Amino acid sequence: CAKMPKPSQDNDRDLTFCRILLAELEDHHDAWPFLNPVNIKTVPGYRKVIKKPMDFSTIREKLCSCQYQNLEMFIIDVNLVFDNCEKFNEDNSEIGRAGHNMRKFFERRWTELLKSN
Ligand SMILES: Oc1ccc2c(c1)N[C@H](O)CC2
Repeated sequence: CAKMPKPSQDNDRDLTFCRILLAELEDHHDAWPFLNPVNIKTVPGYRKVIKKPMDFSTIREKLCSCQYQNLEMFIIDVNLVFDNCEKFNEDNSEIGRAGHNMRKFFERRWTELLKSN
């Protein structure tokens, strides 16, 4: 049959999960490197190396302006934050370790949230 639009309760659930997850990411002790966009004018190499910059404040703006179709699109942007971090930072550095910690936290939390449903 014709592809039916997702029932609104699924969209509501996804939106609630994005709000919960983003709030927890923003409040995390190791969130500081990821809260705001990297200043590509002052960080040598960043503009050339990182093709798609992303940060939690940009994700917050996108979430608040209905730019995420679903939970999957939100997770893609969060993972982009951590992938950019791995690309630009040594694993054995303050920011590198923060990125690995945050990714582990995020993976565990969205898995827990989805299991709860
Ligand atoms: O030493 C530095 C100085 C600036 C930054 C980083 C490391 N890593 C961030 O990913 C991007 C900004």
